[in-house]
Amino acid sequence: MAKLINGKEISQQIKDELKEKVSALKAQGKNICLAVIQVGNDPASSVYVGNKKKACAYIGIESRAFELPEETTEEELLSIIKDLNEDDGVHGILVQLPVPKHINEEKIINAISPKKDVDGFHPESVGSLCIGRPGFVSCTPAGIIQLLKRSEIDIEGKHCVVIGRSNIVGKPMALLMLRENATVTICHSRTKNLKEICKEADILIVAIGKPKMIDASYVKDGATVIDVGIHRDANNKLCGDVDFASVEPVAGAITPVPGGVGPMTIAMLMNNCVEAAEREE
Ligand SMILES: Nc1nc(=O)c2c([nH]1)NC[C@@H]1CN(c3ccc(C(=O)N[C@@H](CCC(=O)O)C(=O)O)cc3)C=[N+]21
Ligand SMILES: [Mg+2]
Repeated sequence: MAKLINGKEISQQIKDELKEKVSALKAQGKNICLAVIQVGNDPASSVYVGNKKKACAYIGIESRAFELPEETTEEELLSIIKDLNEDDGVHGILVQLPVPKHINEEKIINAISPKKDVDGFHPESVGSLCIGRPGFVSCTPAGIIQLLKRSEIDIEGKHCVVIGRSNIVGKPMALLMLRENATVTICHSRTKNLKEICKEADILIVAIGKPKMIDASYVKDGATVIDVGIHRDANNKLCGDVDFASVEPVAGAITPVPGGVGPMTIAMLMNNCVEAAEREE
């Protein structure tokens, strides 16, 4: 029986800590503002964006919402970002991904000022993480570090296997685990012997994007398993990349979906907004 790593509870803790910080900042006359931009109305994006706005309201951060039509041009979006970069009243800028196909995602990410890059997606933010300088860290990997630390799971010296090498999750995750002195292996779609490598992990972080792909046969007895995936199964129920029912009996600790990594992503976004405002001086 694995210990359940409760992301909902831990994210609530973090939001309560931030709420106190924000009221202290307010008492000094400082109001924090996050600009949230959604282009089009993909239903999953609307859920996530809605959760972000709710978290802002709870903590006391102002959210300035931009709900732009699907047909918005790249130039229009870039022009809004430019205005927000120059607006001293705005501390963080978030463009919900994915953007429609006619808009170049990379151009959008590059346009956001690194000072306001609360997603941590800008090349300067990623570079800073890589060389150990201060900068914003991508929210999902940062949230996973908090999950581990606040669940008192040791990282130092452990073998951490990350499955997935995306710029927003896999790569920054590996860098963060390295910073915490883990021994890190990154696996991906071309990895040979995936199962054998996963079986050696003390901490297995799964971000492959395939529903319930990782079952008990990939997991060492007592390992910690972190599930980054989020999908809907045949019964329209949320599930992750990990087959929870299969893995839970062998793992030492495991995150559920929902209520695991997802809420932590939002808590860390809030954390980055507060940091952006604090760093301003
Ligand atoms: N610029 C940008 N920044 C992001 O951080 C970003 C993004 N684009 N695009 C999409 C991904 C995905 N993401 C999630 C946020 C919250 C939950 C979340 O709250 N999950 C809940 C369940 C939500 C539900 O009911 O569907 C949970 O796991 O318990 C999930 C996924 C942020 N992302
Ligand atoms: Mg994020």
